[in-house]
Amino acid sequence: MGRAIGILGFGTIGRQLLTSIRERTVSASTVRIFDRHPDRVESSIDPASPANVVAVRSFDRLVDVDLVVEAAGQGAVREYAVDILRAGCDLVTLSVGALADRTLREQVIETAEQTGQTVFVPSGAIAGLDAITAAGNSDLESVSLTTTKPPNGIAGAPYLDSHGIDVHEITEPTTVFEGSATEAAEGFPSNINVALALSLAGVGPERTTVRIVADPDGQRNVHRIAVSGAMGDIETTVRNDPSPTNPKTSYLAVLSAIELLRDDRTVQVGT
Ligand SMILES: NC(=O)C1=CN([C@@H]2O[C@H](COP(=O)(O)OP(=O)(O)OC[C@H]3O[C@@H](n4cnc5c(N)ncnc54)[C@H](OP(=O)(O)O)[C@@H]3O)[C@@H](O)[C@H]2O)C=CC1
Ligand SMILES: O=C([O-])CC(=O)C(=O)O
Repeated sequence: MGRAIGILGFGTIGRQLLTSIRERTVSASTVRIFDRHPDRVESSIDPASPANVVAVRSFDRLVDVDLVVEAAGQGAVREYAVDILRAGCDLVTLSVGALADRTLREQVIETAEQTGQTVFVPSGAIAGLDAITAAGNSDLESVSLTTTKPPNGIAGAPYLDSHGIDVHEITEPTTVFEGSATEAAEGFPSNINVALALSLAGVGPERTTVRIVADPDGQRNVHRIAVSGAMGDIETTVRNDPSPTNPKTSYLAVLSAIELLRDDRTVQVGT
């Protein structure tokens, strides 16, 4: 039967989630879908589709569910995350970089505590959050992320525009950003949400260091994580194929959201 699931944002991730629900990889009793382009949703739900898939035209009609998956953007997290929790829904957030804003982060956590709801942050396009979270039970000294993307994977980011960097003019692998996870998530809102996910698993957004490299010859979104602490060292590298419909979004991020929503596992593997 499954839970009633709301999908906020019907792009690359939202559409794949609906496919997984239709194919019954993810079970859901009802699906309600809201995007700021309602026509995109309505034209994808053919009249023959089961009546339990509903395109809604307002946020208020979305939250009549158990859990909302946000796959829209950081603006949607700012606009809706607290209201989703207040409406009694759990929240899965892909655009977790919005929580770089300390005030919003604290508001979301406090609201979840008050309402008894859970905020889920998927591993998304990176690997190792299980081990890093476990390592955090002892002392962590440093957590860093180096992300290498083809120019199409980062073009249009506000940080690049404000620094006059045209990634399409780059001719060799070039570091275009170095700073904290907070600065990375704010400067690259559609490209490096993983930095905030990593920081929440480890030492927090201010102490997590991030480097972003544009590689004109690269085809993949590569995320390298290095962690040191009382347990020793952790290093992970994921070389992601981009999603066919959005070069900024790695296919693994889609699969991660699907896995987080599966509730049919009798044996739970990983921390
Ligand atoms: N944590 C992780 O590992 C990863 C996170 N992400 C993040 O996940 C999010 C979704 O990714 P993806 O599916 O590829 O994105 P897409 O751009 O393909 O789809 C997002 C959809 O949501 C719509 N939308 C945007 N803002 C709102 C809003 N305020 N209210 C309602 N609908 C809205 C968009 O409309 P419009 O086209 O007008 O913007 C679009 O239709 C992005 O923020 C992305 O950065 C992606 C990959 C990895
Ligand atoms: O999909 C990826 O490689 C990472 C990404 O876009 C994000 O974290 O926002």
